[in-house]
Amino acid sequence: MVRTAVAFSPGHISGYFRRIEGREIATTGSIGAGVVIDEGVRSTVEEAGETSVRVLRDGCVSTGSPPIEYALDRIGVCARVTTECRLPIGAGFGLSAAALLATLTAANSLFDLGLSADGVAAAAHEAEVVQRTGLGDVAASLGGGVACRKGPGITAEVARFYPEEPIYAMSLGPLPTASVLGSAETMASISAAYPRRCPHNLIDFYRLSRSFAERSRLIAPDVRRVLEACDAAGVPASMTMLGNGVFASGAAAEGVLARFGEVYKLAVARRGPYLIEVIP
Ligand SMILES: Nc1ncnc2c1ncn2[C@@H]1O[C@H](COP(=O)(O)OP(=O)(O)O)[C@@H](O)[C@H]1O
Ligand SMILES: CC(C)(COP(=O)(O)O)[C@@H](O)C(=O)O
Repeated sequence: MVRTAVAFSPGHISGYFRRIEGREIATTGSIGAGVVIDEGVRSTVEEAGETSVRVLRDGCVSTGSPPIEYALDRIGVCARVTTECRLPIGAGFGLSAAALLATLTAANSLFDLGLSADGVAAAAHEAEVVQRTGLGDVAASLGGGVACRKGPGITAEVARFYPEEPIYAMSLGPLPTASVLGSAETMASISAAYPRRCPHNLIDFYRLSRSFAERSRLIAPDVRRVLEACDAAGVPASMTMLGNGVFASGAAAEGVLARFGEVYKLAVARRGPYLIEVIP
């Protein structure tokens, strides 16, 4: 019987962000605010002679994950990894960070690496920044709630509050994070659009996120049609960063979003990544 460890990490919908360039990777990342969600990634890690990754979603299987392969190599282990998620990948749900945190949490236990929670997070954050799959999702997803990151990296202050309301989200298709992070022009627009403060409550979070989305010029025409339908119904909503999708709250949110595609009903997460089991 091959030794196995299983762990889970929540995902994260970023509402607004600004890249912060540090002198090293640990102080490079983003400031901004987003909501940590109860849907994320479950990762099963088994001892193996060489690293392989299977990604399961919605009955489909794909292979390979550059951020996970990078991270496992950096901590010096080989493993057979299987990740599972229900939300669409590349759609702004922070699944790359969740996959990294879940996989590294499981690997740390399976291989008795003795990494602290911060050590696991630092390895995940490094992979995100180096692979251009994210900037602040790892820091946000270390805890739950609506998370406002006041500095880059995994040790900066994060202010959190925990709304009870569900978050409804839908995706009209992926927006490859690396394509945005790699564009100097787009990142300049994003920096100029940054709202410079933390949200006071959930409605304020939607207001700041929507203002950012409009000023960053990231809203595609089909996403705008969904946002305008939310506006007409008085539903607070904004664009999932970075994905061609919309997130919203309120009694009418699910019905309005359902007119445009599949709706995911999400709860605000109360905690970050955790180990589920180790099978000796
Ligand atoms: N569930 C997952 N399991 C394994 N790798 C993943 C997963 N989700 C994302 N990744 C890896 O991260 C890369 C970038 O994902 P990204 O566009 O950042 O997705 P998201 O917006 O959901 O974070 C993907 O191409 C894939 O290699
Ligand atoms: C918005 C983003 C830069 C990317 O988020 P995702 O596409 O979900 O990986 C995030 O990491 C952030 O810093 O807020």
